[in-house]
Amino acid sequence: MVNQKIAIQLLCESGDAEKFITLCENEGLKHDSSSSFGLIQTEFNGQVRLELRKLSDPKLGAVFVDFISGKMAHRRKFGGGRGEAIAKAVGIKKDYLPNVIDATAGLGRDAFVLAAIGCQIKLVERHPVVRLLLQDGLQRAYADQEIGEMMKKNMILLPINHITELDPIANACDVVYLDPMYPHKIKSALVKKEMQLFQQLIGSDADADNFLEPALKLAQKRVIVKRPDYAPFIAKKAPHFSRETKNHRFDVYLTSL
Ligand SMILES: C[S@@+](CC[C@H](N)C(=O)[O-])C[C@H]1O[C@@H](n2cnc3c(N)ncnc32)[C@H](O)[C@@H]1O
Repeated sequence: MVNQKIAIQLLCESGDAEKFITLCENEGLKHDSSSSFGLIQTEFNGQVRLELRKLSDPKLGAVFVDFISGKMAHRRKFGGGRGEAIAKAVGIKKDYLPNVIDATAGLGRDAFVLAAIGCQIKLVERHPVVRLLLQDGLQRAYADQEIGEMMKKNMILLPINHITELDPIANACDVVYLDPMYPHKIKSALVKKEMQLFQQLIGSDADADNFLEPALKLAQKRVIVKRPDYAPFIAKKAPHFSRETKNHRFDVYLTSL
């Protein structure tokens, strides 16, 4: 859990500055003009949105959450849908759409793939900057004419940091999804610039092995762990089976045997 205040430049280029600062402070951020990272409230295409930027390295671009247009919209409209490896890993069938807790929500991209298919997903994210970016993307998506209703029904960010804060009985779900940060191979030129920035801010989730047990307690059917293809099993525990993609594996731990 991130307990201490995170120092970052809080910059407002558009919208209500006071509200923005209060929002950030409530999430545990504090303005630090010497930080090389900035969380910026800005405007894009007539909408106010939050962006993370590395101010000392603008070439890295901005990280923001956009479920309405761009890559996520393209994937929703033209992606594999139920044929996607993640959909198969969580066990989606013709008449079965599991409800899922995404315990390491990040920017919500994997969760969105499942939500667009029709799964109901509760999101948990512990890093305050990431949580703010995600909440911002969700708010804009909720207000969208095309996907708003689906998003309000299927994707909700829980006001907690970690799934251990959830009572396993009251919050039982079919599937818990885990995708902790994993160190990239040194020569990974393929890591996109925006993700490099994300990784520099968050680092790797060195405590990831501890996530498996609470996830297994919560999930009625299965826990899915997304890993790079070169990474060992989480907590050194072999899954019941894995689904492989080009660069990743989805390790599947069944809980209802
Ligand atoms: C690789 S990213 C997830 C990316 C996400 N699957 C997506 O599609 O955007 C991992 C995220 O999990 C978060 N995280 C790591 N450990 C966590 C924990 N124990 N509880 C909540 N969030 C956690 C990190 O802060 C980071 O944002």
